[in-house]
Amino acid sequence: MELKKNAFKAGLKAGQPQLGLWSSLCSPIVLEMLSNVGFDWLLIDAEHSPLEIADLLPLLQASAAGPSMAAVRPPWNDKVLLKRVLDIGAQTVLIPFVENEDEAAAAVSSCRYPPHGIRGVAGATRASGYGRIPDYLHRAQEELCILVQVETGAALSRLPQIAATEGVDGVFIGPSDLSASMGHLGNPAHPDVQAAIKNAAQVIRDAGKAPGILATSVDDAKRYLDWGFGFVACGIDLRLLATGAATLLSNMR
Ligand SMILES: O=C(O)C(=O)C[C@H](O)[C@@H](O)CO
Repeated sequence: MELKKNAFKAGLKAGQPQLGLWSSLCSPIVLEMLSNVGFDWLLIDAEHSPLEIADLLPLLQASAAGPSMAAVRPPWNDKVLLKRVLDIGAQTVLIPFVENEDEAAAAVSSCRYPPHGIRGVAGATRASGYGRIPDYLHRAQEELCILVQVETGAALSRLPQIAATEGVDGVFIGPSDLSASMGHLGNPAHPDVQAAIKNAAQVIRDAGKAPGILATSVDDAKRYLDWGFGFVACGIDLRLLATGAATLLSNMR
């Protein structure tokens, strides 16, 4: 059995914009459906959802039904959580609340086996094809994509160092938390926040890494792509369902 190629990571490296969808619905049926819609990547959010580690198994299986690549956001930058998320088969991880280069380096280390990191070794995980990928331990990191999330003003001030951290493939800007940290809770559209986001994309690109972000409208997603963001989640499944249902009902009344 061969180590699975991470087409999302390859696309980022080739400079091809990766269009994604954020999934908060915690549903294998939804992810199975979405995986064939055609997005390059699907983000399974275990930070702001009730997902536990065991819940990720059917979600990752469902995501593999189509060509989209799955990414998992664990609840925290924690070596135990990351080990378990990787062992269950995530090849792309979006690691929240990385505040400086030490935390970025710790995140990378959590994802790599010794001597390059501290990831615990297990012989037969889902990630290693239950032990049937013979070179998994030595080659896993080639196909892992490590994305760190910058979401405060303090983290922005360390952005060049975070982005330059060896092993970090991309830096994701969290517009909601960043706007909160900048004194504009609930208003990522505030001009100061948007200016900070635009500048962040350039800083991340200057470090040779891919900038990423979450948008909740087509206009926002297109603007972020114009600003040079390399991976953009263009919407959230829960929100698409909620707004679609509300629109349907209002059209009927
Ligand atoms: O700060 C942000 O923005 C994010 O990290 C995304 C949020 O967690 C949320 O909008 C996902 O539903």
